[in-house]
Amino acid sequence: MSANKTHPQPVVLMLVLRGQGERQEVLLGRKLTGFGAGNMVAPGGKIEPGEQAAAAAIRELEEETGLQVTESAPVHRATILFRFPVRPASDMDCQVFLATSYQGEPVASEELEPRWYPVANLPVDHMWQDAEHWLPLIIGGEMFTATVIMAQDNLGVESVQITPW
Ligand SMILES: Nc1[nH]c(=O)nc2c1ncn2[C@H]1C[C@H](O)[C@@H](COP(=O)(O)OP(=O)(O)OP(=O)(O)O)O1
Repeated sequence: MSANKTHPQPVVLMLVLRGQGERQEVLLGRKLTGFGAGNMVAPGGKIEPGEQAAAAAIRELEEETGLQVTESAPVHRATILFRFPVRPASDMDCQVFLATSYQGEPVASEELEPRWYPVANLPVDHMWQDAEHWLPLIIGGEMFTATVIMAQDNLGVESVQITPW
């Protein structure tokens, strides 16, 4: 790890929802590059030095999917502390935002293949294994800090602890 790198790495995820009730959908996509490539994930990535977390979430959403949200649209819904005990350089502090209003239609980028998925049938089998523990809660309106301890293989989940705000 270089000396000027913040540890844990500050990152963001942006959950965009459309529709109501049983028809509600969330924008996810297969990550094509970098850490966790191959997994279905929400748009997101690293917070740049000096950048506000919400601004990073808006920027990453547009870079990865082309969708635009205005500054007032995203709500901070959760902080997730991802911890990799056998690979601590991968530890991340993740701020999760949720937006229900946006402009544009999702377009694939080099980083993500975005698609709308039914909230009632989330593709958790294709996501990081911890996602099933926290993603439905955030979509359901809960706000919390979660600590996710990954297993020795850096894929499985050792524990998930959720503290409501
Ligand atoms: N256990 C975990 N469960 C999960 O759902 N997402 C996780 C996770 N551990 C890390 N992440 C996410 C958070 C963050 O959005 C992403 C990694 O950040 P980046 O997308 O910035 O990584 P990259 O390697 O693609 O970075 P760049 O090379 O800068 O594009 O991985």
